[in-house]
Amino acid sequence: MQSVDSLDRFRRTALQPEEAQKLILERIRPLPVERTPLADAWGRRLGEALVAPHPFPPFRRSGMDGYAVRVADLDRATVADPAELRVMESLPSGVEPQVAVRPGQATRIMTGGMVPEGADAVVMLEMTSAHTRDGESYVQIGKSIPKGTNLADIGCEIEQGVLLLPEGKVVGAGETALLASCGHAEVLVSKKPRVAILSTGSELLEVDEPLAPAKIRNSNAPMLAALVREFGAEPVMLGKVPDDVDAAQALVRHGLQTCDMLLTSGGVSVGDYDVMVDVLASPEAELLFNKIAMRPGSPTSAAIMNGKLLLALSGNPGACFVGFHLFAAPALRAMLREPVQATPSFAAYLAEDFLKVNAYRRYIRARTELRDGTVWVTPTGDDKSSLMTTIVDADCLIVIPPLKEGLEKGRLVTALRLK
Ligand SMILES: Nc1nc2c(c(=O)[nH]1)N[C@H]1C(S)=C(S)[C@@H](COP(=O)(O)OP(=O)(O)OC[C@H]3O[C@@H](n4cnc5c(N)ncnc54)[C@H](O)[C@@H]3O)O[C@H]1N2
Ligand code: MOO
Ligand SMILES: [Mg+2]
Repeated sequence: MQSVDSLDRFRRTALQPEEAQKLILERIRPLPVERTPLADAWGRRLGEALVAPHPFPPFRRSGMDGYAVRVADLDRATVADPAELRVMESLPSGVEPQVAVRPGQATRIMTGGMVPEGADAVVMLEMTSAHTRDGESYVQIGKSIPKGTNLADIGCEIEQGVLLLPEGKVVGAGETALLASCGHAEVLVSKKPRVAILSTGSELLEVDEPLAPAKIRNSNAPMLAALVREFGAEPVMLGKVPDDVDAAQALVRHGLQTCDMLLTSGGVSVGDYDVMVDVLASPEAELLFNKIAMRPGSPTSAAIMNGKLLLALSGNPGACFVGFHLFAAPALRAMLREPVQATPSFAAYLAEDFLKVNAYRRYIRARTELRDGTVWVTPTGDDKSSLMTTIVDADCLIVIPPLKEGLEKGRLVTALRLK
């Protein structure tokens, strides 16, 4: 493959981050839905509205261990003159009653048991005393109770046919419980985007390799895989390529044939061996952008290849992290049919002076704290794009506009929420 003329590498037009996000989102389509076992639906968005196929509880259910009774039998009961009822059967949970409760009778029942016909309340065990006489069981109750006490009627929680969960609802713990109780063993959910991850750089070692002169271990690929998972997608590791355009091109093609999106790291700047620049300049690639007016990650680039998004993130770990959140995350949200693609933002007070000035907007890795009911954001350390220690604990990005002077502690700033 022909290398891009070295002068062309410098001819880049910087877009504002919002313009770049818009160019990406214009090209992303939601992925189809798929039927999946409920056990795999956690965290995913429902692709269908689901109704209750039966009422819940599906039978009149006891809320206490005790006796199913007819309240009319207890009308005149007092501690001094308790009502005495004959116990017809003892029902463990999960067993259907064999006899109805008639006047003067009761059935021993457990929490979750099916209340027999005729009974209209359950008296808790602690309010009763039992005895046997002539081989028959009796229970004495010294207090009257209202109808319906400790008895959950059929459908009192969920009526048959009601909307259980709307389309688009994210399946969390409560949703899983509802779906399980209604027998929805399989549900339609949005397909998980398969995101290919490729690292470029002849300096890269695998995580399990010992250090060697001039080499570092590949930390971007595992970081990106973790981020991809955090956003409900599935990482597909393509490994790493040395700074060789043909090798990179081959893996890029493979990634975009087999996955829904490709993230690469490294090789996007103006270095002699920045191979992604050449890949993005190839006729197969429809370049969306190759420079953004921001720090870190100004050389972050993107193209459409084989109808899919190739997002070429900077090799610098801090820039790679920020680039993922600004450009990959919205694309994933769109693929997953999330109604809002933009990263949520909030206002907070800056907890430390930030005195660097820059012609570009900066996104500072930071952590959020609540102090006496107000939200403060503290940079996790130096915001240099080469640093990864400042990604640890970062739960937001402080947005610092291009200003002629720095910002002082206590200023109200905008931050993007990452987690
Ligand atoms: N003359 C110029 N040099 C640079 C410019 C510029 O405008 N003019 N831009 C700088 C900026 S800003 C950034 S950001 C970086 C972008 O670099 P690349 O995206 O081309 O990435 P590489 O050159 O491949 O690597 C940069 C840095 O990151 C390390 N790296 C790469 N991959 C990984 C990985 N998978 N895991 C961990 N670390 C990785 C790599 O070893 C380098 O140290 O360019 C500036 N230069
Ligand atoms: O754009 Mo680079 O990430 O500032 O160092
Ligand atoms: Mg480079």
